[in-house]
Amino acid sequence: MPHLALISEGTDLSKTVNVRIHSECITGEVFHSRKCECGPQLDAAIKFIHENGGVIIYLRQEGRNIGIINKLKAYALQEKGFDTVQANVELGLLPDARDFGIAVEILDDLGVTSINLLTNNPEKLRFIEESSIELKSRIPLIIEPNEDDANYLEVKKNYFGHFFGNL
Ligand SMILES: Nc1nc2c(ncn2[C@@H]2O[C@H](COP(=O)(O)OP(=O)(O)OP(=O)(O)O)[C@@H](O)[C@H]2O)c(=O)[nH]1
Ligand SMILES: [Zn+2]
Repeated sequence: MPHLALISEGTDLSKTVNVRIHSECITGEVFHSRKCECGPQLDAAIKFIHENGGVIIYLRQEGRNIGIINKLKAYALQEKGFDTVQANVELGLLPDARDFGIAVEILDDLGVTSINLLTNNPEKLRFIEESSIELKSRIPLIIEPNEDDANYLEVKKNYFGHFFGNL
């Protein structure tokens, strides 16, 4: 499936650009599942970029790139007590199968050379830092946990090392 780049009107791509690299989550974004915070994060990113200019790169990497069917299988395991990482591993899959290199290619293609990245994910920062694109700053994208996604967010923090403050 094709990846998409949404450019806010008036954005000067030759200056430092606000960028959100967002992976597809049909359960969260379309059906408003409360198991993750992807929907509210995308909404917050759209609001920020609408107000401040920038680009949303929407990567078709559903379920951290294991696909919707495997994600639903992982969800079934999570109902039995596996956490979000253990469920992927139980299915013989990587905890996170994404490659953010494609986002770097898209930015290169757009002629973007310097960005502020909206994320809490250190892996996304690593990809930019190892590329030719300058990472000017990280803009946190914190969504308050609810009772259904608290565990998912806990695993993000403890296993994937996501930032949950402004640091
Ligand atoms: N395999 C799997 N994927 C999940 C689960 N919950 C959410 N996801 C996927 O996780 C991805 C989250 O993507 P993003 O919001 O772009 O990124 P992030 O890694 O959360 O990092 P941020 O930039 O801080 O938001 C989406 O592709 C979701 O479909 C889960 O329980 N299992
Ligand atoms: Zn989600």
